[in-house]
Amino acid sequence: MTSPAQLPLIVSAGEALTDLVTAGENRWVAHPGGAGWNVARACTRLGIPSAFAGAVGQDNFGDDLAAASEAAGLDLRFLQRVPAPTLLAVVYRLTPPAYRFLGENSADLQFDPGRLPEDWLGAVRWLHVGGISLSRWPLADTLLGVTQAAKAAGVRVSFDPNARITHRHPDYPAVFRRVAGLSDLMKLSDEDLAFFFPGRSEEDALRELRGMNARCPIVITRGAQGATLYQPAGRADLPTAPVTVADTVGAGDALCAGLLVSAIERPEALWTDHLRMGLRAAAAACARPGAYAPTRADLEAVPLPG
Ligand SMILES: OC[C@H]1O[C@](O)(CO)[C@@H](O)[C@@H]1O
Repeated sequence: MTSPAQLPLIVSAGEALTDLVTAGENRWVAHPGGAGWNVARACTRLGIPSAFAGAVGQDNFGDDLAAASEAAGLDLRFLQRVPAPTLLAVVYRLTPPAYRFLGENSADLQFDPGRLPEDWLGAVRWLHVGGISLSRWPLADTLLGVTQAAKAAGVRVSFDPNARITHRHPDYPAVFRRVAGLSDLMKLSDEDLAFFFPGRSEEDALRELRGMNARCPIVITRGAQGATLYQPAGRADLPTAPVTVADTVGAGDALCAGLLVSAIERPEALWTDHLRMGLRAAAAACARPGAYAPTRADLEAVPLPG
């Protein structure tokens, strides 16, 4: 039984999966991953008790993800095991990486919020949501319901669409709008902007996002070029931290974790300060292969951006 002091302050909902990362010479390396899972693990490793809410299979991939969750210190009551195959991703090490998902009738789709601990919202300060899960049915509707419930309970919502998909479900844009409307923090990559607002300028895309949510801080990430923070009061461009990149898998997830951890630890600080921590976390994640979840020590080894 988890003691109240250890109840998660951050719950990240979405996909946990195994990333099969190409390694050359006919080799593949399996890494635990999935946007939602990566964020939960990174938050925990950075010192904030967190949980991943989602489902994996009762197969070897699911066993590995459960073991990695336990090793990272995640609250395991939120990880569901169901009799369906664990979602897999083939990750092509390109710049940026390309993803193909093996997810027909996979376990993640069966996530059931009814099986979460009764008091799951007890201590939660932030719900992080997003990933390819919001483009997959019935999971997208399930996650929208979880987001609405969290919001109604006074929990803040962080949203990273992480749209690594090649086809669009007809209801995806509507879910995007509704989650965006509930958000207290949004992070989109420049690839997400191109996906959701094809052929539009960043200014136009921002105007549309502001139409969905007038006030929330919006972070746009630009890979090696750093990130921009948009707030109603103006914009701030921050550079990335210089590191030798192994691959960029999970960099955005680490950035979200850095933002959330900083927001919880220093509620009085500015979003630009939170973004600085996010950028350091992203740089530390890039220095290792796969979706690496950095520790405090990793962050301290990264030079301060900006
Ligand atoms: O979740 C979709 C994909 O995105 C990542 O989280 C990286 O951001 C991978 O680990 C996963 O395959």
